[in-house]
Amino acid sequence: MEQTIGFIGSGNMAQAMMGGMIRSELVPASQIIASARTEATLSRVAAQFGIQTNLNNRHVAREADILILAIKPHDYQTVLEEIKHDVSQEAIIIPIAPGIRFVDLQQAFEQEMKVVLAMPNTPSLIEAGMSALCPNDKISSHELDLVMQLFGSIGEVDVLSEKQMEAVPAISSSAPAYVYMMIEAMADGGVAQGLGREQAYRLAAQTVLGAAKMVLDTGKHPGELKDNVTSPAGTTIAAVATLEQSKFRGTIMAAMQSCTDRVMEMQIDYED
Ligand SMILES: NC(=O)C1=CN([C@@H]2O[C@H](COP(=O)(O)OP(=O)(O)OC[C@H]3O[C@@H](n4cnc5c(N)ncnc54)[C@H](O)[C@@H]3O)[C@@H](O)[C@H]2O)C=CC1
Ligand SMILES: O=C(O)[C@@H]1CCC=N1
Repeated sequence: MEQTIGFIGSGNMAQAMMGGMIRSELVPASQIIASARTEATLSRVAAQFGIQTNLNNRHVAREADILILAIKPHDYQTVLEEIKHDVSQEAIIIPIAPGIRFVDLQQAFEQEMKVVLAMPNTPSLIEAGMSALCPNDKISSHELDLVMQLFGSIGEVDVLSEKQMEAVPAISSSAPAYVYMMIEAMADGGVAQGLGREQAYRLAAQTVLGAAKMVLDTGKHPGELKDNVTSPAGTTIAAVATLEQSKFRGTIMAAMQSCTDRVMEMQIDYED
């Protein structure tokens, strides 16, 4: 890819994305430029990834053909105000924060720019990400292909409507956190029953990976795959019964609703 990729913000998500893009060899490190709040962060990412860095957001905004806004939601308004005269009309702007909508970019730039809303996740670092994208009307099909190729270099990509984007943090961007919690809980359960700590993490994590691959690769309903593990009067059904008593599935659905409620709370209401 020939385009210069700019990152405003060089934290966890930016590092996962730039790391994945470089590893996949789609984008050479020399074509990535990033800013951050502190020189210490920039020295770290320059040393780790070999990318260009600059403390000045406006410089990064001017250089980038594709500009990824990898700052926290509450920093968006300040940063957009800062860079609004530096982004070319031809550049593609990619916000990755929950609650950020096209209207926020329109308000900040006082005109419609080329924007693709994106919701990635941190497994992008190992090219196992899941990203949802939503282009605005200014994005041509060629430009959407380009952005899909970029996010495709770090994992899987789906294109959704702006409304559907609100549901994505709950199911794929925030969701690695709950899966890590489950792996940690399974490992604790293993340790409680006498396994070594490292061995318990390995058994739990490989099992989560394998189960996820079974859903994706066989196309079978997760309930059918669960039934295939569950022998009459066996060990698995004993565990399943306890999970159901503890509202395992209902708890996950309720947690996801809390996540999406938070997305909605973060949206700016311009009626105020
Ligand atoms: N971490 C995750 O799993 C995911 C995060 N996101 C979104 O990505 C965005 C970034 O999140 P993280 O990387 O986790 O946060 P982080 O706190 O790790 O990184 C934020 C970065 O922004 C920089 N920054 C803050 N103010 C700045 C400014 N005025 N100018 C330039 N840089 C500035 C900080 O120096 C830091 O490098 C957030 O909007 C988050 O909601 C989206 C999907 C998943
Ligand atoms: O917790 C957050 O706000 C960000 C958005 C999705 C994952 N992390």
